[in-house]
Amino acid sequence: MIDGTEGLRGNRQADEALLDDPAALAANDRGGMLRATAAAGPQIREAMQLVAEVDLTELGVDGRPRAVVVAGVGTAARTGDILATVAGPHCPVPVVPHRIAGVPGWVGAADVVIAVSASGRSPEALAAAEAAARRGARLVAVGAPESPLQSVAETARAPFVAVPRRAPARASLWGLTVPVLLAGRAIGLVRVTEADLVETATRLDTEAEACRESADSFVNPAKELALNLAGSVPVLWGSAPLATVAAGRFADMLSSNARYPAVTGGLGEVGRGRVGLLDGVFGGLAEQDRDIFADPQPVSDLTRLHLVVLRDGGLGDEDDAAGEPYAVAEQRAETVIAMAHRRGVRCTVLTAEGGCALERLASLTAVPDFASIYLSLAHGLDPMAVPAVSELKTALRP
Ligand SMILES: O=P(O)(O)OC[C@H]1O[C@@H](O)[C@@H](O)[C@@H](O)[C@@H]1O
Repeated sequence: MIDGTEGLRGNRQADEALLDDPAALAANDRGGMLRATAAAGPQIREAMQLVAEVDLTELGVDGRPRAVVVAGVGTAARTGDILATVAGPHCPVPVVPHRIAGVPGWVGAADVVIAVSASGRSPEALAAAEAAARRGARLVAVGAPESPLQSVAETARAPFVAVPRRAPARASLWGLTVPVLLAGRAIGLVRVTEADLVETATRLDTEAEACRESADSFVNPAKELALNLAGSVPVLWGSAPLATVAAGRFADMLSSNARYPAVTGGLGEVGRGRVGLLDGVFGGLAEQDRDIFADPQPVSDLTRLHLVVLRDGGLGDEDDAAGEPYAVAEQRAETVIAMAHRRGVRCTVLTAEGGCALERLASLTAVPDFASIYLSLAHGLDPMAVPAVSELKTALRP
């Protein structure tokens, strides 16, 4: 008898019928994760307004900082990865995502700390904001209104962007990301325009429409991806830095929403080791008996990999002075996809679209976000409630 079985509901096998049955979708998605995820575009527009009400200019008044620390955990921390990646290899100062309580030992008056917490309550973000204030670092905080994080920011006389909490943190990525990026802009790290944000919001609206629950599996890219991943071990590899951030985000969503394991990474690094998975017991060895031209579906019930390559070919305006050229990354992606095909390992390719880094990121996160929810729902799980997270929090409560 396993104790703590609250989360052990749902079906071992994914059931496609559950995805095209409105009553089943409503019954399993009790908390409304699909609805919350479809609000990504509106979150961006709302966050733009919220930031406009806060004076961030003081972040830049003392000139360029020595470093920027983005402190928080989970989705809040992912905003630091996004800032670092959108700032790109030409960024004049280090952007350091920090996922544990407090701030790194070297942080002092020359640095900026951006403390992020959707609830405004995570001990990690709170400890970071307090430490930043103590050490005289420039601080900005992002999180729920009327929260402990707001109190810490106010006590420190630091700007606070109050992002209303309407969904779990992981469904609030865009509402948290916009203030972090605009804080980065105030410091002179990123060139994000209002038009970039508006276009990103429009992209997210369009993707949400395509992934809506009333669109059946054969026309819905997220339901299709969910069903492709069902029963497999997802392997999520990004071709370039922005795509690798999207791969990490996808892994977060698969584990919390669908409770699936995932292997994730950037192809540059993966190519030196993890690419070996393609040859292993869950890779080519599991596919040996499959005629890859005749059998779109697995012929046996062996657990197998499903490779998802997230590709970003860049905007074509980068010079080669910093970072890896996109042409090299693209060639590596082509080669790995061909290697997967030769081994019979099933592979899905998602390709970034859009005219700015942020929109390209959105184009790589939107369908995967929905797919993770549909995968959960196909197994009869509630994507919103993650009992293991609650159980752990309860067990560790002082
Ligand atoms: O953003 P806050 O509220 O600090 O939460 C940080 C993280 O907490 C965890 O327990 C989960 O709920 C994550 O989804 C979340 O991103």
